[in-house]
Amino acid sequence: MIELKGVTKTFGSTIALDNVSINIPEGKIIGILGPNGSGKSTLLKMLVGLNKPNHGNIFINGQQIGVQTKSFISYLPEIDYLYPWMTIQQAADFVKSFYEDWDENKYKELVEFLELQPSMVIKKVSKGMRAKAKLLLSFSRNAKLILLDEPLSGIDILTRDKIIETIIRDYRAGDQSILITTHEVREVEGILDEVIFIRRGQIALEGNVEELRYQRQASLVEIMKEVYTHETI
Ligand SMILES: Nc1ncnc2c1ncn2[C@@H]1O[C@H](COP(=O)(O)OP(=O)(O)OP(=O)(O)O)[C@@H](O)[C@H]1O
Repeated sequence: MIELKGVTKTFGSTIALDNVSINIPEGKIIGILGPNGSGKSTLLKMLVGLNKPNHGNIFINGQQIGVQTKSFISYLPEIDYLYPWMTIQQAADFVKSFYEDWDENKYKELVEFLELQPSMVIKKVSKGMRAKAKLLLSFSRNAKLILLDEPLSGIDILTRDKIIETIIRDYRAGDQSILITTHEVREVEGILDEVIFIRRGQIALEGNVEELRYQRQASLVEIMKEVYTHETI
């Protein structure tokens, strides 16, 4: 589904992604893991056209990044992007107006499931609630590809569990793909089909989680420690 061919992205003298070539299969939940600054967010941003490669090409379903690919991607950025003065309902109405695949029933169900209220004003709710509101907007669409950049970052354990439950709640395996960047490897280990470890802008290891665990007789956390032996995670 996603194909990167010799992709390099630099910011001045910093090489964020270094000649990356990879095929990311369709219909799976894929973890993009790695220490701070390894290039995870840069990779996701390139898939929605926020960052452009200096070299190389990216294809999604055989198409270059553009209006067509953006129509079936739901992207949850790491930053707090919601307008603080809006209510959750106003934020939802705003997002809804951009996308044909908005699913009002799903939105209503998720509001309940996430214990949110449409009348809540974004600036008045806690960080965890804002994280849940971002997730609500991303998952109220029937998008074919969902990109989640650090959805668990800085969130307490109970809210993290709720976010993970939401990710897998309506997930249509085989038909939908979810890419998730995170440092919370323990928490996501159970839901990942595939994993891509990034180290200093390069792919350090990738594969099917079950197979990697079986081959190495180790958990994903242990495999990660092995991959990044001399680095701070
Ligand atoms: N807009 C930018 N301008 C300058 N440098 C940038 C920019 N975006 C990313 N970088 C640099 O590119 C490298 C990769 O950054 P990126 O945000 O992709 O890492 P990451 O793996 O997502 O890190 P984290 O886990 O901390 O979010 C880092 O060295 C970062 O400082």
